[in-house]
This record gives sequence, structure tokens and C-alpha cells, in this order.
Amino acid sequence: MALRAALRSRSGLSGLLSQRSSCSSDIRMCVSPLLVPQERNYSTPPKIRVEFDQSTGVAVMHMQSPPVNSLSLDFLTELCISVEKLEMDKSCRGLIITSAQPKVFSAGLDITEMYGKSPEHCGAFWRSVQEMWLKLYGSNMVTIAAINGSSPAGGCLMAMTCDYRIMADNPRYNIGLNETQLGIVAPFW
Ligand SMILES: CCCCCCCCCCCC/C=C/CC(=O)SCCNC(=O)CCNC(=O)[C@H](O)C(C)(C)COP(=O)(O)OP(=O)(O)OC[C@H]1O[C@@H](n2cnc3c(N)ncnc32)[C@H](O)[C@@H]1OP(=O)(O)O
Repeated sequence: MALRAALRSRSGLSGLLSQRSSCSSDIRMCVSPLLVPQERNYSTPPKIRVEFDQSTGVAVMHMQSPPVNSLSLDFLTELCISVEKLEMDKSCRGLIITSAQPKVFSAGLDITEMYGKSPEHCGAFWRSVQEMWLKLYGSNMVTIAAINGSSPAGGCLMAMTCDYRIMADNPRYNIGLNETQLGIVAPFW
């Protein structure tokens, strides 16, 4: 509801929700070659669950932030801390990132973090976005995005920063960069 209200009140963005999933859906499987840690709010359930198998050296990171794993400041902070912890464990060699939410890998940046917020908050939020992809992209672990649902915009960015991407072959799942449709121009990084 909050997203819809925020979007409706922005000029030029009406109809966005009907376009939102029109990003490219042609990626099925492809291969290609990066926080300020903040206090987690322990009154809310964890947004990230990590299972590490010592015998294989592979960790599976389940994104479990209902409804759509949108990349909020809290979510990004938790994700980065989880990656850092795994990085510190030298026995962890591989990381699989996937979603615990049905039909959605990640809906991308949490729109509510960018609407009606102070410049300071927006700055902190964008820094956390940058740190997320820099951390994943620069990781020493082999990183794999197991894309088991739609993954627009920031979700696509997250997948792109992994070493490998495997996407469930479902025509209803979309992936791609659609942020210009939202009127968002990614700044220099
Ligand atoms: C190595 C490479 C490095 C390269 C670095 C360079 C950088 C390149 C530039 C990259 C820039 C990245 C910038 C990204 C900008 C963004 O991410 S903006 C966000 C864009 N996201 C979207 O447009 C997604 C919109 N949502 C959807 O399409 C759909 O919700 C869905 C397909 C994800 C799921 O559909 P469905 O299952 O039908 O659920 P819904 O009923 O639509 O939604 C449920 C619920 O979730 C709320 N919601 C959806 N998306 C968001 C979101 N992004 N943020 C916050 N909330 C969201 C939606 O409003 C519903 O809420 P209510 O139930 O109505 O309360």
C-alpha cells in the first residue's frame, strides 16, 4: 500500500505499476566473472537466514523479507553483515543467494526508502546499496544467485554482482533493469 501511495503521488509515474514487470525476461542462465554496520532491530525477525554446510564449504543465504525481499536499509545492512561474517570464515568457499519468498527473488530497491525521506537518509540508503554490490562483487567466495522468482532492477543488480546466475525457467519470472521507468537514474558509483 505504501509503495502504491508513494508512486501515485509522484508526477509522471502514474501507470508505473502496470509497467513494472516489463523488463527483459530473456535471461535464463548465464555465466560471468562488493556498510557501515548498523544495529539490527532485534524486535523484527531476521531478513536473512544463512545455512552453512561445513562439509562442503558452501553457505546458502535465504532472503526472507516479506513480501518481496525489497532492498531496504535494514535488509541491505543485514545482508552485508551476513556476507562479512561468511568472509571471515575461511572454510566458507561458496555462497548461494536465493529467496525464501514465493515467486520473487528480490523486487529491487525498497521504494519507500526513497520517497519522502531526508537527503541524509537517501544518502545513507544509497551508500548501503553501493556497499551491497561492492561487497558481493569483490567477495573472495564463489557467489551464485539462484534466482527463483522475479528480480527487477536492484534485484537484477544483486544477481549481476554474483559470479554465476541460474534462473528458474518460468515465463512469469522477469529480470532486468527497469529503474528509468521509475524515474530513477543511477548515480555514478
Ligand atoms: C557487476 C555489475 C555492477 C553494476 C553496477 C552498476 C549499477 C547499475 C545500475 C543499477 C541500478 C539499480 C537501481 C535500482 C532501482 C530500483 O531497484 S527501484 C525498484 C524497482 N522495482 C520494481 O519496479 C519492482 C516493482 N514490483 C514488482 O514488479 C512486483 O511487486 C513483483 C514482480 C516484484 C512482485 O509481484 P507480486 O508478487 O504480484 O507482488 P505485488 O502485489 O506487486 O507486491 C506485493 C507488495 O510488495 C510491495 N512492493 C513491491 N515492490 C516493491 C519495492 N521495490 N519496494 C517496496 N515495496 C514493494 C507492493 O507495493 C505490495 O505491497 P502492498 O501489498 O500493496 O502493501
